[in-house]
Amino acid sequence: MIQQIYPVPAHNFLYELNKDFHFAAAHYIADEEAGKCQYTHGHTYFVNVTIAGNTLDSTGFLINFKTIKDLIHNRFDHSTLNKDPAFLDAQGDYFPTTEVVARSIYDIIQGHLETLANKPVCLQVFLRETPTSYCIYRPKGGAER
Ligand SMILES: Nc1nc2c(c(=O)[nH]1)N=C([C@H](O)[C@H](O)COP(=O)(O)OP(=O)(O)OP(=O)(O)O)CN2
Ligand SMILES: [Zn+2]
Repeated sequence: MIQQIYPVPAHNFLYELNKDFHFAAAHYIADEEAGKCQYTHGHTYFVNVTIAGNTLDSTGFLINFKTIKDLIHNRFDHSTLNKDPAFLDAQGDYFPTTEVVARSIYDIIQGHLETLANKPVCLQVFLRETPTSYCIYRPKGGAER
């Protein structure tokens, strides 16, 4: 939810930045275990991304808030997630579940951060799929880097 405070692991970075945004997307989980979710349906996903680092860029940003949103929103908003290359592999670990979408958002953002000279890192992605269901993805060792 926008304006919600999210749990974040303790860390020693000087700066911790959080960006909230949302996107609307359709998906289905192609497994009978998913019950009604095996049929195409849609969600408004709420995302909170936590990025940390010790060095600002020449603008005084760890990273521009807009860049974080654009990386994900431009790719997934008003899409069918199952058609995205991140979820095309027909195995359970690649179905666009809340867990896998959260991990994919992390991978996209961290991949971009690694191209930046000031080297911020993504500590976690909080992804709310429904009013009652969310997942937090944290890379192993993230807060110790
Ligand atoms: N571990 C997971 N379980 C389920 C996922 C998932 O991504 N990871 N996804 C679904 C469905 O896609 C669905 O979108 C969400 O399910 P659920 O929370 O059960 O939704 P409801 O609105 O029906 O839940 P209420 O308890 O009525 O609020 C299913 N499981
Ligand atoms: Zn769903």
